[in-house]
Amino acid sequence: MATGRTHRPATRSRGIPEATVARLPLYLRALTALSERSVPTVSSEELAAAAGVNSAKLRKDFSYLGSYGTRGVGYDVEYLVYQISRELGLTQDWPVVIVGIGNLGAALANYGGFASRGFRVAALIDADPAMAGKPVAGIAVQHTDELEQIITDNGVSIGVIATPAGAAQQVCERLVAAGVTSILNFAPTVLTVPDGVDVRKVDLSIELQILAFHEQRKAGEETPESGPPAPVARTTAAAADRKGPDGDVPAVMPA
Ligand SMILES: NC(=O)c1ccc[n+]([C@@H]2O[C@H](COP(=O)([O-])OP(=O)(O)OC[C@H]3O[C@@H](n4cnc5c(N)ncnc54)[C@H](O)[C@@H]3O)[C@@H](O)[C@H]2O)c1
Repeated sequence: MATGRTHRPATRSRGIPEATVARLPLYLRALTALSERSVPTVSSEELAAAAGVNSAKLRKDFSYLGSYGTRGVGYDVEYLVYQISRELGLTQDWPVVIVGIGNLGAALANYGGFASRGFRVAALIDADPAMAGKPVAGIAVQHTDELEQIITDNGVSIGVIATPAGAAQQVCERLVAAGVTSILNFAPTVLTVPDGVDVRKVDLSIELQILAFHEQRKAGEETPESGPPAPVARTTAAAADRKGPDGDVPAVMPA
């Protein structure tokens, strides 16, 4: 058993580094916005700014896709949308289940952004018998007794866990035993999964704690009597974080 991490090499077998894979959704989001405005081409500088990424890094990332753009013209927006979608596996439909339909699970079920990106919510599952049959986001909640059957019937490979922390490991084990190989975990706990299972963890409180750290630093810089400013923090960690996607602290992180 592996302990709560995604066991992926820094470079994928097809030669695309994990850091590049992590930036592809940022490019795709920026490109989709351009596509919706019927913009035909975009320069690396414009796209890098829209995605919040350094343009040299963007060009390097796109070279892994075999996409080099045309000098003086830039990148073809529609073709890049297709290329990145294909690379991320978004040209196919991904049924997902959400387990734990409380405040967070219900909010996720109601989020329209999943479906528009090819992630169809196939089922909502909860352990509370009183929830069974109740519609949330137009889908009737099903009881956890049916979890294995639901996974099999819908060919689900991606599961979202939004249960209390104490239930998450057991839910994870049932999902994996039923055939789920990717898990998005919102519960504040580290999951133990077998090799071959990817876990991504989302923890907004950790993001807030990092922001609190930078706020504290900024407050220290503004009041000279509280001691000398910390130039290292201003030029490295804090700056990297303000850059967002180029920084090292993604909103969704490996478990
Ligand atoms: N990652 C984040 O940023 C973030 C933000 C908010 C909440 N959370 C976490 O998300 C989880 C859910 O939070 P919430 O506010 O929605 O809680 P909640 O109490 O409103 O909902 C939890 C739901 O899980 C169900 N549940 C309990 N055990 C289960 C099991 N074994 N199988 C299936 N369902 C089960 C409960 O019946 C309930 O409906 C918590 O672990 C919370 O800490 C994370």
